[in-house]
Amino acid sequence: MSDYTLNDLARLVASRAGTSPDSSYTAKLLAGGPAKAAKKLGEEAVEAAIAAVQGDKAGLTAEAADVLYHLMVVLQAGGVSLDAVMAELERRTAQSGLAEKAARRHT
Ligand SMILES: N=c1c2ncn([C@@H]3O[C@H](COP(=O)(O)OP(=O)(O)OP(=O)(O)O)[C@@H](O)[C@H]3O)c2ncn1[C@@H]1O[C@H](COP(=O)(O)O)[C@@H](O)[C@H]1O
Repeated sequence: MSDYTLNDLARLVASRAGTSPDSSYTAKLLAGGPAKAAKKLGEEAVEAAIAAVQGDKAGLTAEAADVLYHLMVVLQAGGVSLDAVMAELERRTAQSGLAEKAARRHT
């Protein structure tokens, strides 16, 4: 299992904010603004979906990496932290856990 995490990627993307677009692809994307970054994320998501439908595992791996990278760029451009996203997922998990417990009580 890889030791590289989404937190590592988010930190890398954040470190490029405000640096020269000439020396960093991430800085170039961020300098282009949220709409341009979001367009790129949408394109990569479609490419990942196509690879999944085609059963192309190598393609899906590469496109999923692109999706995660471009999602981190969009979060950075939109001023939303990865931590906020994870907290939202944690809240949903806690909520579904409570719902499961309630359902068990009623059976
Ligand atoms: N994931 C990427 C990544 N994907 C693509 N690219 C660059 O973008 C170029 C074009 O990529 P695409 O395949 O998306 O091609 P394209 O859609 O035709 O090009 P554009 O429309 O985006 O211009 C590549 O040749 C790379 O230079 C990337 N550059 C950087 N990253 C990540 O960002 C990190 C920091 O990179 P820098 O910001 O460049 O320091 C890297 O360590 C990687 O983790």
